[in-house]
Amino acid sequence: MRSELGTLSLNLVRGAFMELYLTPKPGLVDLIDSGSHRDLSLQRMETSLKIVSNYLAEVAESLARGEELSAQVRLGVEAETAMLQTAGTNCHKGYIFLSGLLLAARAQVAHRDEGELGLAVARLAQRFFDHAQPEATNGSRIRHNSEAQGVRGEALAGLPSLFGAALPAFRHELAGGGNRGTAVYAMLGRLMATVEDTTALHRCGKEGLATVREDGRKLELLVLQRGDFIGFLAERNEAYISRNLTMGGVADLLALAFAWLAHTGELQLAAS
Ligand SMILES: CC(C)(COP(=O)(O)OP(=O)(O)OC[C@H]1O[C@@H](n2cnc3c(N)ncnc32)[C@H](O[C@H]2O[C@H](COP(=O)(O)OP(=O)(O)OP(=O)(O)O)[C@@H](O)[C@H]2O)[C@@H]1O)C(O)C(=O)NCCC(=O)NCCS
Ligand SMILES: Nc1ncnc2[nH]cnc12
Repeated sequence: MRSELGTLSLNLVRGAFMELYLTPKPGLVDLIDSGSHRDLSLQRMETSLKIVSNYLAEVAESLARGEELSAQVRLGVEAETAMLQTAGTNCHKGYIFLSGLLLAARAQVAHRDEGELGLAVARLAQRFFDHAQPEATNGSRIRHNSEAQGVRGEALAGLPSLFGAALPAFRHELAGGGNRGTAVYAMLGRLMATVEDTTALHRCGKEGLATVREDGRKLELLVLQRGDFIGFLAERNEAYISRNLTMGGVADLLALAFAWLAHTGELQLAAS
């Protein structure tokens, strides 16, 4: 029988595919177009996900052997390099980090308790950043020039966008009579409305992030009112492309949410 960590690593891959194929998503690569990413395509992202898949399987094995965090970090750095060399892109850079962290956190807690997991993520992130060498990344430039913390803040706070925003939005929509279709878009809306996305900031500054957040709130309202939220997202995709706006952080956190919901069984339809 597959171990809990092995199963979670497979669900983390599944979550990233579900995010990729969710259509439409403003500014992001989906089944219709590559949004504001001229250097990306669906095929490239699928190639990149093969690397992510190998990486997560290796992280699960490393954790099962009881290796230290430094071993998993090394695997993350190697996966980033392989992604650049093989797929010619950094499209899953954030996800390599976040998914590895969640897997490592799961190895530290006895049960699937989300509060405990968030605390374990925060502890591991603290250890990681205590030893990380400063890098000249888009995220570090934003952190230097503003108060936004991006993926670093998200990890250090124990993934509040996952446990405190996306998952409650999904569950609230289902509990209120919605279905998995509407619940997924309620989750996307919540993430757009709340994530401090350094990709949006890097591409279009504060106005860009404000647009993503406002659109997230509108999406949430449309889902609630059963309006044409698919039409709205398709229209916003055109607007984002015209501004070169995107939301890579939202994409990574959505993938993580899909992965966790697949892992808990909440994406499965009840047997009749
Ligand atoms: C700690 C690292 C992840 C480095 O982080 P840092 O912030 O310093 O570096 P960035 O290069 O900016 O990458 C961070 C990526 O995180 C995503 N992200 C952004 N905001 C958030 C957020 N609030 N919450 C969560 N995640 C967030 C985002 O990734 C997505 O967008 C990508 C495209 O972004 P960008 O590179 O800026 O792309 P372009 O606009 O196309 O750029 P240009 O071509 O114009 O330059 C896409 O990849 C999405 O995934 C940010 O990009 C770290 O890299 C690290 O130390 N990793 C190694 C160790 C490791 O992973 N170990 C395993 C853990 S156990
Ligand atoms: N669908 C997507 N489009 C662009 N960048 C991404 N990073 C993660 N998922 C993405």
